[in-house]
Amino acid sequence: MDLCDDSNNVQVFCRVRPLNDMEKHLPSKPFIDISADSRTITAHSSNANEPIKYNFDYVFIPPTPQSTVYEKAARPIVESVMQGFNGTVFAYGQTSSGKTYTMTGPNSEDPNYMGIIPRMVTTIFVLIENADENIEFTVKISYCEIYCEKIRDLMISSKENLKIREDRARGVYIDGLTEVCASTGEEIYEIMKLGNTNRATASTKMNNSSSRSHSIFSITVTQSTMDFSTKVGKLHLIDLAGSEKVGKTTLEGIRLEEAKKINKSLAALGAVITALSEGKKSHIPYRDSKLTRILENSLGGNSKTSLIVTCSPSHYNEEETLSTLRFGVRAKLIKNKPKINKEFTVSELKLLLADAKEEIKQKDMLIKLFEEQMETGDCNLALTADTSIFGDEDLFKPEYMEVIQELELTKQKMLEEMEIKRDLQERFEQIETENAELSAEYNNLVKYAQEICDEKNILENLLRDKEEIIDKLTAIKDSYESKFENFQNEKLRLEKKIVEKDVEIEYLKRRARASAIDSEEDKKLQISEEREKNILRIHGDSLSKLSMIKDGINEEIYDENIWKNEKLKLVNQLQIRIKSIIDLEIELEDAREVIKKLENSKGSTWREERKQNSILERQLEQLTIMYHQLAKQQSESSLDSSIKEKKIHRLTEKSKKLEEELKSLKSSIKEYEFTSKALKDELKKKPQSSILSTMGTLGLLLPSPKIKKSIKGGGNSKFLAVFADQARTSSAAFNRLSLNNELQI
Ligand SMILES: Nc1ncnc2c1ncn2[C@@H]1O[C@H](COP(=O)(O)OP(=O)(O)OP(=O)(O)O)[C@@H](O)[C@H]1O
Repeated sequence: MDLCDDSNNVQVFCRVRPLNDMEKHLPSKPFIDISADSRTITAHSSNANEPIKYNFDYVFIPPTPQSTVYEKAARPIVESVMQGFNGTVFAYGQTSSGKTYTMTGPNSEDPNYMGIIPRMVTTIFVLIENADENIEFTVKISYCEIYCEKIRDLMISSKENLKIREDRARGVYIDGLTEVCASTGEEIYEIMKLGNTNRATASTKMNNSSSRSHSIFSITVTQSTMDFSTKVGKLHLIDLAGSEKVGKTTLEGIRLEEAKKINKSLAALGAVITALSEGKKSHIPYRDSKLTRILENSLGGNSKTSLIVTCSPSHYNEEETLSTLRFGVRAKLIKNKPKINKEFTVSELKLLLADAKEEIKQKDMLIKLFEEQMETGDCNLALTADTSIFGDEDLFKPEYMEVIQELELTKQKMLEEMEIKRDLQERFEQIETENAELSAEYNNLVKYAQEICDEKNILENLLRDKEEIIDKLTAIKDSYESKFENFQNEKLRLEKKIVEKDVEIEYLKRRARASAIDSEEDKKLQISEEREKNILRIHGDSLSKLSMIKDGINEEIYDENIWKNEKLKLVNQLQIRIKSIIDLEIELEDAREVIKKLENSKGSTWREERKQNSILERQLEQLTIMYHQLAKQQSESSLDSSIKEKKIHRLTEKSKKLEEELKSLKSSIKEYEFTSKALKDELKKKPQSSILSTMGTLGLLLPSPKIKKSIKGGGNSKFLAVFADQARTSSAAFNRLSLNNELQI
């Protein structure tokens, strides 16, 4: 077997269709060239600076007949199927690029125009006819389409939305899909016709008869021999929906959704092909769409596969054609692993079993050897060791080549696994170290957590105690606050009281002062009145009573002295009381100080406050009592004093008036004596008339305008009345003036 043989790769062919009527009328010419050997397409893209080359297994250009395409692209596949291989032929390209033309043909009954599928059917039955007559063939047909990600049975169109399943015996299959046996080509053509009429088609702007679904026509050929060996070849013939861009078709609504889903399955197909072409083995996204799921074996699996990419040569479809060519080139890189699906006879199975046992034995030995080498770490001898178990001749046998190849792969794998194991060992050791560290850390943490728990419990207890204390303190604080509030109220009350007392004291002081003034005035008034009365009395009496008056005055003066003494005493008493008031004020001031201090010492304990408060209250009470007593005394003494002062005042006034009157009388007497003397002298010198005139001149005989009332009595009395009246008037005027002056002062 040639290991470099690319016959297992997907065979990719390109078929370029002729220009259609529309494209022929475009001014531009085809943008692709085909190489002479028909293997390379050179695209002169308007978007690329240089021509791009795309290599294929073969490129068909118009007017390549249908038969040529079939012979090159499909016949080898159908022949493989007849040998028991799986085979797939599928066409990929944009809408109207010629997929259906290639796969089915414009006329499936015309030998010139029939496409690949009818030709394959024909070939199958020709080969069956030509086969050994001991071989029994069974041909089964199924026909379905994938439309908008739903599988529909094209033979029984009511079967919709079929599910894809997979098992070891059948591989990937469509569950419930109708399979019919056909014994002639005609029967198959009839089935195809029926399927085609059921096939969903939809109009697009680009092609009214364009198919919007992927159709899958499957033929299963089973060969059974007389010795009960069987070979099963499955052939999938797939006509994909158009791969054009959605935008270009200007589809709307349901058609747009349809196009998107078609694009989705084609995108999934592209992704699978890309993954396979890049040699990825791990994850091939077969399950991303129904199409790729069904094509799982055909792409990268147990199948011989031909892909025919169809394209237009027109510049108008340049973008789609380039995309199709790229798709084909990628698919060409996919390697398949086709093998004959054979069921062996009993004797063949026995032989195979013996071979298998031997192979297992050898592989067991090899595995043991590898295991030993893995343990010692020496793997370089593995290949030589394993190949040494075969004889030289054996080495060239194809089946042993496969074994050697497998062994090589196994060795490679084991080396890789050893490497992984070493890494894992290192990692394991590292993890163990980390684990030990973490364990120690964990133990520390557990210990620490325990300590924290203990601490937490202690703290919780403390917290509980503190909470109790706080509760108690809060209660005490509340009571203090209420007491303090009471104290404040009490303090305010006392302050108010003090203020009231201040006012009262001030008032009393003012009253005392005023009463002192009043008593002076009253005394003056009284004295004045008394003096007036005395003057009147004196004036009312005769001069003979003057001596008595003098005596009275003397007595009064004596009384005045007594009253003066009394007054002094009262003043002293008043001063003492004022001093008491001042002392009281000082005490009040002290009390204020105490209050101030109390205010300042708010921070001191409540008991001290209470004590001070009670002391203060007691002091205040005493002060208040004292104050009341003093106030009472004061008021009493003030009353007494005012009465006495009034008396003194009156007496003083009286005495003053009497003094003045006495002075006035003395001066009047002097004047009278002088006038009388002058008159006596005049009388002695002048006659009576002139005496009267002189008296008139002197104002002694004519009534004065100031005289308001007459005075009864004799001439002397008249003269004296005038004189007394003048004196009284001047005295009253003096008194008024002196009172006014005092008030002004
Ligand atoms: N190689 C060819 N030679 C002559 N005519 C062709 C060729 N290929 C395609 N045509 C014509 O082009 C038109 C479109 O071809 P076809 O229906 O096969 O396209 P399609 O790719 O299957 O389109 P869809 O994706 O819509 O199914 C048809 O009229 C067909 O006869």
